[in-house]
Amino acid sequence: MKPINSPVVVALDYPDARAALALADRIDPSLCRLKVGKELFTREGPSVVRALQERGFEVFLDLKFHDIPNTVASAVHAAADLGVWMVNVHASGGRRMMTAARERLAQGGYSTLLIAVTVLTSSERGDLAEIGLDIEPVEQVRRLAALTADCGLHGVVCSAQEAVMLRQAHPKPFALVTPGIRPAGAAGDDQRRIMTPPMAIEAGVDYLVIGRPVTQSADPVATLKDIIASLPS
Ligand SMILES: O=c1ccn([C@@H]2O[C@H](COP(=O)(O)O)[C@@H](O)[C@H]2O)c(=O)[nH]1
Repeated sequence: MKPINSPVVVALDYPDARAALALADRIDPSLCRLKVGKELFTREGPSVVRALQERGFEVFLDLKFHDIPNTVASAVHAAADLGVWMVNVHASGGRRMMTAARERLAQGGYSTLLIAVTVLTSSERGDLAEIGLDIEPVEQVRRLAALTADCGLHGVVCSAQEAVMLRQAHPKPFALVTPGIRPAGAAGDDQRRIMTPPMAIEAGVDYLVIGRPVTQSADPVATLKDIIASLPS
């Protein structure tokens, strides 16, 4: 497998393996990592992850586990057995849940990175208020990132808008993984807390998760290469 220095993670939010692998087959694995999320995994299961790994890609399994501690620990264990590069849970599942997941990976000696989602990048203040959180997203991100770090996980999913604040509180190698990335002028879609790729890197983000701007582009490979070329070195 070639070393991957790229911070880009392409979200393969496709309806089936055929479409996902068609894009994967046009990309050199040194250009990016690939993310398998709920839609593709629910349709295709572990076989699509293995097919991507066989092509040389490191895979982020983005299933955002959120359940009782034993269930989440077992699910994370299953993901690690698949050999994925990264897996995630919801930080709002709490300390005991995150600690159980982290301990299960440590017991097995896995190198899979375990990160936690703070506040979804599609959420804004009004969304939090409706679920009983009378707080700005940035403050909830701050709280949940602190809890995640205290539980010994490898990093968080947040928006790039919170990266400067989080990087001050949590030095590397605590990973900042940011969806909600949009090239200048691109549609925001359902995302609310967004930032352009170069600005996100300048803010201290480690991994840029990019889906529709690439996958729905008329030329996904050219768009991916343009995004990578736009990044500061
Ligand atoms: O807070 C989060 C957590 C995960 N995601 C996932 O990232 C991609 C983003 O796709 P785009 O098409 O670039 O919006 C998608 O798979 C989400 O499930 C997120 O957006 N926000």
